[in-house]
Amino acid sequence: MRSAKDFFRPLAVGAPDPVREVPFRPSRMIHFFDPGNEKMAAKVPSLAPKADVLLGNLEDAVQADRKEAARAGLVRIAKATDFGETQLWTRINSLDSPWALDDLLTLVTEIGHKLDVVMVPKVEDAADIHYVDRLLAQLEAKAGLTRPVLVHAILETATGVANVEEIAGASPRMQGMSLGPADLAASRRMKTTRVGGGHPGYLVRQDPNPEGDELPRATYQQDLWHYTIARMVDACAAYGILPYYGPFGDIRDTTACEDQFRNAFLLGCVGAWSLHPVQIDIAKRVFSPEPADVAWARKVIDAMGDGTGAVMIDGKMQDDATVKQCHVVVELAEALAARDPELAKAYAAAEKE
Ligand SMILES: CC(C)(COP(=O)(O)OP(=O)(O)OC[C@H]1O[C@@H](n2cnc3c(N)ncnc32)[C@H](O)[C@@H]1OP(=O)(O)O)[C@@H](O)C(=O)NCCC(=O)NCCSC(=O)C[C@H](O)C(=O)O
Ligand SMILES: [Mg+2]
Repeated sequence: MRSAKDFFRPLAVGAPDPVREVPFRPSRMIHFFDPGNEKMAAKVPSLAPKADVLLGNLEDAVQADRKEAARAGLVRIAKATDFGETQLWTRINSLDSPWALDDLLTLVTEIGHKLDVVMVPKVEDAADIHYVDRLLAQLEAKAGLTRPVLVHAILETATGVANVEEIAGASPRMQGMSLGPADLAASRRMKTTRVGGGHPGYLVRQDPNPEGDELPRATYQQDLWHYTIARMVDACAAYGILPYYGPFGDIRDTTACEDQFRNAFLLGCVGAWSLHPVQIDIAKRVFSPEPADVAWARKVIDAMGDGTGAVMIDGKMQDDATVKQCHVVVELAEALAARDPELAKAYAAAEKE
């Protein structure tokens, strides 16, 4: 482990200085596409203005005999596309696969200047991040890059969850972390075959009626992912990096997808993955604070003056802590509105109501 003094020193001669803070750029949805799939690749230019992040996926969902084609496709697409304000990420193959090394060698040297973040799957501990960190520094130096490529870890093994804090703090390159519910379920031997979302079997049931009659007992479905998302959010907040919910596999169930995304948003996540174009707008809606909530937060901040003491607004107590909650909402809204004119208009209109 590097000492505190060395933490921000480049790991290779000629590599760019690491960032001291994760730059905030909208990333409400990380939209996955297979760069070797011609139909999906053809959609990239039209998706770029709609998505906050486009991610060329090289790992799971890309067949083993299509890995090289996907990697070459991503190089081609990155060179040919003007992404504007939209970020370009990639998910490389897992570090124990035969492809991960060539993924990094090719992508950083060929398109490193266009690549914002490398998502690393199945991260187990800080050592996995240290390996990628040093290799990226060497490749950045070789490619003459002037800004570092950041790293995003997927939390999708039981060991990874056990080591979540050390992963979050492993490198100044760490941009954030996503929950990978499918691999995590398999790793934990959970008995669900779904990709994220709830399960009707995971519930609590109302007590039996003391009268002993046969009245039906209400059941309440519980959230399988609450514990892990909350742990991930805490680790990310503690180390100043960004937490994300991962995939929701039931593409047609847009309602449940929205629910899953909203639970993640309310718990502190800044975005989620979209696997199909239909999920882009869901994520954009959910991960942008509601205009009414932003107007309320502004009202509280205005009423609280220097931010200390306690006041009543519309029957609700406000104090030093609630004003901080309101700043979280307003700061996110302002950062998103700066890049999203429609959202800026909606926030301005709510202010006038
Ligand atoms: C899920 C899909 C296989 C569905 O594809 P398809 O059956 O083709 O859907 P549609 O017919 O509705 O598609 C309509 C058109 O849109 C294009 N399309 C579909 N998806 C995308 C996309 N993601 N990006 C761009 N374009 C897309 C189709 O080609 C159709 O085009 P056209 O015929 O010209 O109109 C498919 O959506 C898909 O493969 N999605 C990505 C899946 C993926 O990336 N999976 C990996 C991430 S999840 C994961 O890895 C688990 C995680 O790690 C964990 O452990 O939890
Ligand atoms: Mg996975």
